[in-house]
Amino acid sequence: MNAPAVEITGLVKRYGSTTAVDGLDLRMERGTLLALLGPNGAGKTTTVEICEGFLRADSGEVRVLGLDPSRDGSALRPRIGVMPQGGGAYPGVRADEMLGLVAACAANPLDPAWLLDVLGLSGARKTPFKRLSGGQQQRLSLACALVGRPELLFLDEPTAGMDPQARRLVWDLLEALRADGVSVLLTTHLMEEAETLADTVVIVDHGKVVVEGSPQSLTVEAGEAAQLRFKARTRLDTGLLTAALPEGHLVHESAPGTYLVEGAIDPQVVSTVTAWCAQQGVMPEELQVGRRTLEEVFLELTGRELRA
Ligand SMILES: Nc1ncnc2c1ncn2[C@@H]1O[C@H](COP(=O)(O)OP(=O)(O)OP(=O)(O)O)[C@@H](O)[C@H]1O
Repeated sequence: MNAPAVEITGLVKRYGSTTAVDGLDLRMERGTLLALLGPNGAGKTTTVEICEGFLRADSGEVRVLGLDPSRDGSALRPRIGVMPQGGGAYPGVRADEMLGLVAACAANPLDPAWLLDVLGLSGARKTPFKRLSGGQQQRLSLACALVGRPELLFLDEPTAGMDPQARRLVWDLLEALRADGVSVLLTTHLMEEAETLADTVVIVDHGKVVVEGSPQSLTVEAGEAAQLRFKARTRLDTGLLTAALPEGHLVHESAPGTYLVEGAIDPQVVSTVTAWCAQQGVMPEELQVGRRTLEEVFLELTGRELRA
């Protein structure tokens, strides 16, 4: 039987007096996409770098494709692809040279010219790394992680700094890779990225797993205590709306321009909310019942915002 893509038990990593990872457990099955989500400094990069074999754990067990990254690095490296945070390349190297160099180290690489094309970099293939835009550097870095046909990809904030079009292109590529059976572990600050791509979301805070599950299971409200949310202009008089609703309902502005109505949500409550908005000349946009965002899940569990 195949070992899991990644299995971590009781991982601890300290930098001096800072405990970056504090007893983290995680299991990721093969052929799945797992998103590590958490605020700045939560320990995501440290965890990923230990899995990649770049850092050593202080304690705990880490197995990647059944191997110990600190001991079995030479067996593991050809089987994984790594995209570090912020890329990383010689400033003067041209895009096609860079990818060609990485491809030359792989036993059975993908065609670098094809990969540059897929990632929308054909026009920039002769451009030195330092003159590529941030988003292009990120895409080149992703191409380098992919060119060796890895079984498992580690991507540290793969779409940070990309415009929405490039981000969509990368998401499509990651979905295609997953459909091909490649396992992907990525870190992200973007809720939408995690919700769109991930089979499993693992929310990390202070070096520990706070909660994990599918985006669906984490964001769907349990039981009847559902929630209605909508967006509108900021600073609506939530006291007035609360007063218009049956007793036991509470309305608050959870973030500027985002409103939550808590309490049992039935068709009458939805109708009262929209009628009240109509009276105020307010358009309730993105009105949803029964789903929280990952941001709200985090807030509920830790009392803090996910985005620092
Ligand atoms: N080389 C280092 N030396 C000292 N402290 C470090 C080092 N690398 C990370 N840390 C600290 O360890 C903690 C975890 O950092 P890490 O980079 O793993 O978090 P992260 O979740 O990836 O954050 P971000 O989202 O900002 O990348 C932070 O408090 C950070 O300041």
